[in-house]
Amino acid sequence: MTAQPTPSTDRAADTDPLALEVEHLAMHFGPVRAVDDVSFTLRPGQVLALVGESGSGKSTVGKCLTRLVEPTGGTVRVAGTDVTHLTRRQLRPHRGDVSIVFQDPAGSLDPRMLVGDVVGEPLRLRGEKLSRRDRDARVTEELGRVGLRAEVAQRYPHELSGGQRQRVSIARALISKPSLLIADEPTSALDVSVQAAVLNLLADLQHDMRFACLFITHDLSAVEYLADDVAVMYLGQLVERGSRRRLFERPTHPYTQALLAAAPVADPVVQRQRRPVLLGDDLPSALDPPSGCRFRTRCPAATDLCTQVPPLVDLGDGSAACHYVRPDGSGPDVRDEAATTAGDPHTATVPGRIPTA
Ligand SMILES: Nc1ncnc2c1ncn2[C@@H]1O[C@H](COP(=O)(O)OP(=O)(O)OP(=O)(O)O)[C@@H](O)[C@H]1O
Repeated sequence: MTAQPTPSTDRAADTDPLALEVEHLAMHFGPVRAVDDVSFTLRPGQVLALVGESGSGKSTVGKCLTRLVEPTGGTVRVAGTDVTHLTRRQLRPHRGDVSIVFQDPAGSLDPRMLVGDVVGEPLRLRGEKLSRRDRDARVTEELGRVGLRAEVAQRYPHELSGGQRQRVSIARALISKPSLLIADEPTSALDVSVQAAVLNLLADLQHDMRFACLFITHDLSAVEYLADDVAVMYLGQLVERGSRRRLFERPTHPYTQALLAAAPVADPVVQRQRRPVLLGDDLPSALDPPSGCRFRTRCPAATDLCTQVPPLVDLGDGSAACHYVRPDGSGPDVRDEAATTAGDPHTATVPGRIPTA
């Protein structure tokens, strides 16, 4: 792969440390290999969507980055600092550099604490010495930023609506001015009627505050709206990464093709033109993932070569882990496979095809 010329506007950013560098991250819960050798980076201010089926390990990646769970392997660097092995005490000055917003605000906010204390707590935890008055001013400012009135500080989380509670979680996550926000399905527990407002809010805040964001989601329409880049996870591993535009227009990895083709789209005309690709059986167990390419047991284009670990092919704007993808992004198109029935010409020409059952 030849080096691409760097656009002049990117030069300053290139000298900054990356917002996040994840190398060979692993999280094994005993025999369950929830995350297995995951590597990716995020530039300052970049939004990366992490997508994949339920159980693929997305939330576990998010939790490892915030040290909510201790990874069993690999390295995590935040703004150039290796935070993987810091003790709780050593982590303290870095607390607040990375914040997380969870799916369910009802479960993630302490019901016994007033909203003002919930939002202000990260300042205390990172050891900021603030007078009560200064802290209250910061809390009021943060509540205003997420569209809540100052009086909300005197209420308890259960007195608020779901959308308001998620705004409180966002205010709490952002009060420490993090360089990286992990947003783990931030709207999927909310009423459909408020999901768009919360997504709009996140997009506006990201635009104003320029934090990098790992946006974990099932909602591909939200990805199209918010993300710069998309990373696709399958059974504990990343299978493809690329710019949002390229990935939606030309998904390269067979799994990405299948995932995108299976997702409903809002536009009924586009939806009718879609060729459904059935992913078929459920995700194999993370207890005993297939050898080689983990997608091979469900991949219509798999051959016996796929029992070997696939190379990571550099696509210029990202990469894909597949034996049959070439650097220009060409390779199998499983959407064509699904469009035809038995006797499919493509599968018929693939030698040594592994049964997908
Ligand atoms: N604490 C734990 N102990 C044992 N296994 C776990 C634990 N947490 C997660 N897992 C397993 O790890 C795998 C990945 O789970 P994870 O929640 O990260 O997936 P996900 O892609 O975020 O799914 P979802 O979209 O449903 O949240 C699953 O097989 C899950 O059962």
